[in-house]
Order: sequence, then C-alpha cells, then structure tokens
Amino acid sequence: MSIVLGAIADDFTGATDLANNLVRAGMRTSQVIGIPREIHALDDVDAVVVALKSRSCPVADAVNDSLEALHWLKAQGARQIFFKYCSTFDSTDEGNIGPVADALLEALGTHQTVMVPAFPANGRTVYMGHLFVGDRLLNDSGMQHHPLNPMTDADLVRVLSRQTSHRVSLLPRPVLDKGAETAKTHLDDQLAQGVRHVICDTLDEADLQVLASAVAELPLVTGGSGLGQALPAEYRRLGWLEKVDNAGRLAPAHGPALVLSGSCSRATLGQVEHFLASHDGFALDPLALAEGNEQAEQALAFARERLLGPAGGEAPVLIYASAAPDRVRLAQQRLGVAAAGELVERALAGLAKVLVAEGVGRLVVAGGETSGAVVSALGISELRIGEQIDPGVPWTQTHIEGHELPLSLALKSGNFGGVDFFSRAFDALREERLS
Ligand SMILES: Nc1ncnc2c1ncn2[C@@H]1O[C@H](COP(=O)(O)OP(=O)(O)OP(=O)(O)O)[C@@H](O)[C@H]1O
Ligand SMILES: O=C(O)[C@@H](O)C(=O)CO
Repeated sequence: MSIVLGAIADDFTGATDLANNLVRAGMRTSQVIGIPREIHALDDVDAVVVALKSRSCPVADAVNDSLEALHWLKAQGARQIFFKYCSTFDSTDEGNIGPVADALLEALGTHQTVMVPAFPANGRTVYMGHLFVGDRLLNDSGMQHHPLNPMTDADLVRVLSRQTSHRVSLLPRPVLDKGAETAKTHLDDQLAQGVRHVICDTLDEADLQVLASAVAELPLVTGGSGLGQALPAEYRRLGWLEKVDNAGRLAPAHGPALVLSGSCSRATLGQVEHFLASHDGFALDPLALAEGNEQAEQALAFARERLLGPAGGEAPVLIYASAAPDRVRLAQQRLGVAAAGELVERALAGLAKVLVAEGVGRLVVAGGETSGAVVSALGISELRIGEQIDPGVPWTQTHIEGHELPLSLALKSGNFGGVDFFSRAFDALREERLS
C-alpha cells in the first residue's frame, strides 16, 4: 500500500507534533527517526513523518538530509510532501527553512509552495505575515532569547527573504476570507509573477481548513502542525484516504517515570517550577558538566535511588538543565553556544540510556534538540503515535532492543504544554486513559 502523506520534520518534537495532529485527524501515522536504512513494512500506515535533526545544523547538511528523506518518501508512494518546521519559524538568516524548501521544490520539479507555520490551538497565528505567540509578536514572545535561533523579527516575509534568493510574498487574511477558490487563484497569480514562497496568514482552525482545501494537491506544502490537522479531511474528499477509528491506540505503559528537560523555553521553565513544587528534581549546569563527570554521576545516583532502588516509588522525578535566560547566557559566554548545548544534550542523553536500560519505562523529554539527542542515544528508529496529552504532544511507544516491554515516550516541544504538563502526562498513563 502507498502512503498518502510523506513528511520531513526538522526536529524530533516537531515531527511528533505533526504526527499527533495527523493521528487526531484519523491518519494512521508512523514516525521514523532519521532516514530509514531498511525497508519498512508500511501496511496500514497512511502517513510517515521522517524526523530529522536539521533545524540548527549547517545548511548543506539540512539540505542533503531533507533530499534523502524526500527520495525515500517518494519511493513509498507519498502523494504529497510536507516540510514541517517550528510554529515559531525557528531559523537564522542562513536558513534552514528557505534553503531546504528551495531544494525540495527543485527536486520535485515544482515552482511554488506555501508557508503555514500557524498552530492556532497553541496560540501561534499569522496576520499580515506577522507571527504571533498568544498576544505577543514573535520577537517579544520569549523566542528572542532562544539559545540556538533567537527570533528577533516577526515579519515572516522579511525573515524568509533573508534565507532565499527567490521571491517571497503573502496570502493575506482578506483573500483567505473569500474561500479556497479565491486563495487558489491568488497562489496562481503569485506563481505567474515568479513568487516561489507564499507566507499564509492564519487566524483560526477555519482558516486552516480553507488553506488545506486550497493546497491539498500541491506537491509540497510547508509549515507547522496546524495544517497537518486540516489536510486529512481534504485527502478524504479527494478519495485518497479512508476513514479509520482508533488511529492512536497504544499498549499499556509500564515502569518507573522520568522527566529529562534541556529546554529553556518559557513554557518549560514554568513547567519545571510547577513540577518541583511537589516532586524531586536534580539541576544540571553546563559549567559544572564542563568540569568532568561528577555532576552527571550525581544525577544518575539521584534518579537510581528514587526510581530503581528498594525505596523507589511511583512518583516521577525530573533531571533538568533548563535555566533562565541570564544563566543560559552566562554558560554560553564562558563555553560557547554550541559547546554549552552539547554538554547538556550529552549528559541528558547519557542518563536516558543508562536509566532506560535499568528499567525506566515511562519517559518525558522536553526540548526538540534534547529529544533528538535522547532518541539517538536510545537507538530508537520508529515511534508509534498515540493519543494527545496536550496540543502538539502525544504519548508514543517504541521498542528498545533487548527489552520485552515497550518504552512509553513523550517528546515535548519547548513551548508546548500546560504548566502541570509533567505530572499530568503520567497521570493520564496511570488512568490508562491513553492505553
Ligand atoms: N543551562 C543551559 N545553558 C546553556 N544551554 C542550555 C542550557 N540548558 C539547555 N541548554 C541547551 O539549549 C538548547 C535547547 O534546545 P531544545 O531544542 O532542546 O529546547 P527548546 O528550544 O526549548 O525546544 P523546541 O526546539 O522544541 O522549541 C539545547 O541545545 C540544550 O542543550
Ligand atoms: O511547531 C512547533 O511549534 C513544534 O512542533 C516544534 O517544532 C517545536 O520544536
């Protein structure tokens, strides 16, 4: 059987976010980690999301990996390709959104795509090309302090124009408001004028549905997961997709519960604080990690005692490097941005590897880069997508080599989730609401 949608996501939590919305809209979805090296059995799967780690890597690597993913997805019969990036348009003047989108267009032999980062369910909307997070412009939302790609400009036409030599324009809300046919005509007019990338305004779910209807037959669409929620209904309308029940059913969860957080996003900082008010936690500091193994070993002993020892209990514990912008800046000034991030990612990934091997069976990871590091360390190649915990974050399940029982894993994007996300995620599993 051929898949309908093939998606290329530029980070791990972003991939899960998109997969979650596809499952919710009734597509049976598999997420694969990196470009699959072996042939996968894709029976009973409507969509595959390839999770890359291409958001913050050098442009040439992002382009090569994305093209390799494209070729694999086309070989699986994908009718439409979705390039998934962050709903906060995480990128720098070098890329990687513009260069990857250009390369995908060229490889597909097509000349235009849409850019739909909005995710209204999580407060990301676009008006007159300006991206809002809740009631703040992107550059005033906390994203201006992002450790790897500070977002200091909310005007996406301007942001993307710095990343591509091709023309960028806007599909404004007043046009969208007139419906899918008018939107399509607008895209065609722009194409005739040589516009390659069209940033799309989106205020709400209704706008997403109009957009989905206008773009369902384009070879390439790009954006956040909001569009992914709206497309499956269009695929059904086109006769490409059948309706299925229970697209997100998982097996029961087992084992001790751990949260690892390397995200310094505003939402995660609130979640860490909230969790620590009623649970145990251990703070990592890149400056201490740079001194040697001692702090990582202390963190391991802390988790072992609470989760795996004779006194180990049901309560989840947290190990985190999440810190306020001034502390992040200090570490970055002393160590360098990349080195500080790598020290944290390596420490959290190493802890995940040991603790899962020793029995942790329920794991929440906060932060896209952090999730990428943890998933790689665990050698995970495929995730089955389950039910949603909060918008954009589902529980997933995977098999770890040598383990009889599956690992339940939730990969949380930095700015996603309610303030009580960490404890509520496990409550949901305990209640078997999600199993
Ligand atoms: N205390 C710290 N000092 C410096 N860097 C840190 C610190 N804590 C974490 N980091 C690094 O900051 C980066 C955070 O990126 P990550 O993608 O994991 O989170 P996020 O940006 O909040 O999530 P998302 O990409 O899902 O929005 C990681 O590279 C992490 O290692
Ligand atoms: O689109 C989003 O906001 C998320 O899926 C994400 O990519 C954050 O890393």
